[in-house]
Parts: sequence; C-alpha cells; structure tokens
Amino acid sequence: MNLVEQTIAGIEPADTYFRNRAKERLDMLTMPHWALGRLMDLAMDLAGMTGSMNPKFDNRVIVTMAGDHGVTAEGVSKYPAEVTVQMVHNFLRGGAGINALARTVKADVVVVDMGVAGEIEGVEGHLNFVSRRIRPGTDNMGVGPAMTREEAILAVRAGIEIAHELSFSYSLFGTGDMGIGNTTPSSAIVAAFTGQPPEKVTGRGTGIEDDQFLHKVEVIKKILKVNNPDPRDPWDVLSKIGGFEIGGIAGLILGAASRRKPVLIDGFISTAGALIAASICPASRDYMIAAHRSVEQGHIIALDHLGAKPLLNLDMRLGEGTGAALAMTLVDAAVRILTEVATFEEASVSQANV
Ligand SMILES: O=C(O)c1ccc[n+]([C@@H]2O[C@H](COP(=O)([O-])O)[C@@H](O)[C@H]2O)c1
Ligand SMILES: Cc1cc2nc[nH]c2cc1C
Repeated sequence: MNLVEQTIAGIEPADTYFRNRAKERLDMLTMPHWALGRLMDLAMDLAGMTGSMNPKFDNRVIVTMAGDHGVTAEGVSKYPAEVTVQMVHNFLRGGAGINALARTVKADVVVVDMGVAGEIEGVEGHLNFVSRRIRPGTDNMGVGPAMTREEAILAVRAGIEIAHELSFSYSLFGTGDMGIGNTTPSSAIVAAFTGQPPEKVTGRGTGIEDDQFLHKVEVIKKILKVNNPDPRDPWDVLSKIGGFEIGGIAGLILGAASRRKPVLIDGFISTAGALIAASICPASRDYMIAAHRSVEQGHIIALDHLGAKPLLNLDMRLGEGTGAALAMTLVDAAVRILTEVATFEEASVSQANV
C-alpha cells in the first residue's frame, strides 16, 4: 500500500462512545438544556474525534500552504502574482495577518512552499518553513490541465507527510493558504463537485470590481469546458482545476484525520481542499471543523456540500489560516465547557419542571 492508501485506511470514524458520553454530560450541565448551543455541539464533536472526555489542545499549529497559479495569466486577480512569494517572506518575518492572529491564540505558524513561483530567501534553518515545492506554479487551467495526475498525488502526499510529522508535536491543526489567483481554482472545484453554475460560486477574491468579476466567471466557465473534470474522481478534479497548495491542504486534512487530530478548515480555498479530501476519503469529514464563513459567495455552498456549518461569520476574506486561528478560541471554550462546568447533581441545582 502507498502512503495515500495507507492514510485513507487509517482514518476511523469519530468515536461514538466518547461522543455519546460527552453528550450525556453536556445534557446535565447547570444551564437550561443545551443553552451554549453550537459550542456544545463542538464539545461533543471534539470528544468523538479525540476519543477523550478531556482533550488537550495546548499545542496548536496553523499550516499555511503557498502556491502559484498559471491561471493568473487570464486576469482573474486584483493583485500581481509576485505577491505570493512576497507574502511568504512576510509570514516568515511574523508580519502578516495570520501571524498576529496565531499569536492571539498561541498557535505556531508553519509555512509550506508547495509551488511558489519566486525564490524564497533566508529560510535556511528557519524552523517554521517547509519546502515541498512541486514546481514554480501550475499551468494555466484556462487552456489545459493545471498539473499532471502524478503532481496532484505528490501534493496530497506532501500534505499527509507534514501532518504526520507535526502530529508528534501538535494536537490541533488549522489549515491556511496563500496564492494569488487561487479563488479561481477554488470556485472551479466547488462548481465541479456541487454542480452549481460558475456565477453562483464565484466571488471577488482579493477585491475585483464588477467588470473583472464578470470576466472571472467567464474564465471559470472556460476552465470547466476545456478540462471537463470528473467529480467522481478527486485526482482528476485536483490535477485539472486545482492548485499545489490546495492539494497540500487536502493531504494535511487526511493526515490529521488519520491521527485523530481535529482540523479547523479556514476559508474558501481551504474548503476547496476539504472537498478534495472528503472525496478521497469521506470519513475524513468527521475531523473537519468549519472555522468561519468567508465573504466568497461560493463558500457556504461548498460547506453545505460537506455538511459543515461554519462557527464564525466576521466578513473575512483573507485566507492564510486567519479564520482557523480565531476559531481555536472556540475550541478552547468548548473544552472548558465539557470539563469545567458542573452538572445539576454535582452543584445541587434543581432541574427543570416536568
Ligand atoms: O480564505 C478565503 O476565503 C479567501 C477569500 C478571498 C481571497 N483570499 C486570499 O486571496 C488570494 C486569492 O485571491 P485572488 O483574487 O487572487 O484569487 C489568496 O492568497 C487567498 O488566500 C482568501
Ligand atoms: C497583500 C495580500 C495578502 C494576502 N494574504 C492572503 N492573500 C493575500 C492577497 C494579498 C494581495
């Protein structure tokens, strides 16, 4: 068996015994029944994922996968492609949005070069940088496949290997992405898996105006026509209309799931990666937590398709792992509710009238 097959075989569904035990306790907490709503759902899910009534998430990491996209040649982004490599340097200096939010929640940030176009300098000995560069950017999916099937497998494999290595040090994962142009493949992936038309799953990415938005929708239509991806085959979808960082994110999710580690799925691009992961191994969905709802209009459609409900809705559209980082606070809160709140019996509080 190769690594991908082995990883898929190693993903077990969430533990129903611990999920039920958590539910029994949460049902009895000193508050009107289920009064902390989705936080209680989250607590139950975390118990099921980890097989524990007291999961520890002290060591947490955001893995920000970076890659470039040949499809930027079609004029789909507001920013030039060189921003990808420039932002990787910014991440490594600690000056990006994700660095500030990761510090807020005491998470480390690991930056992965999955296929950035420019040279990344000054990273020798940098503990938070991993190079798994497939090649400097995908091909233009507006005229043919973004990458080969072999490259798609390599990208997913890299993500799995990174998750496995980080699993020794971290108990909670968050996904992140950086790649100018990557909302275009993400929209194409969402269209391919959900069958929704491009106009419904395309957004403004970095902030394009109306004219460019209409052009982007046309480009996505062309991408789907030229490539005709088979939604029953995740490798076909990833290779034809994906990205190196999107494959890396899919692999990261699969690798974390195989180690029973919860993974906070960041925004639109991360969710495209999650769709690939769920298509490769449906059981991996048990370990995904949708961190937030991005401004991208296709995001909620993608989350619905996954059967996931986003925790936060803060009008964010940055990516990088920023939503995943913020949602770690809610994971902490959910664990405290499960472990620190007294039951009616423990606190001698009268229960509801029947
Ligand atoms: O995560 C999101 O929901 C999200 C929504 C819009 C844009 N982004 C970020 O913006 C970049 C892609 O935007 P674009 O317009 O170049 O396709 C990429 O670096 C993403 O991390 C991210
Ligand atoms: C500056 C900048 C930072 C980003 N971070 C994620 N996507 C981004 C896109 C741009 C343009």
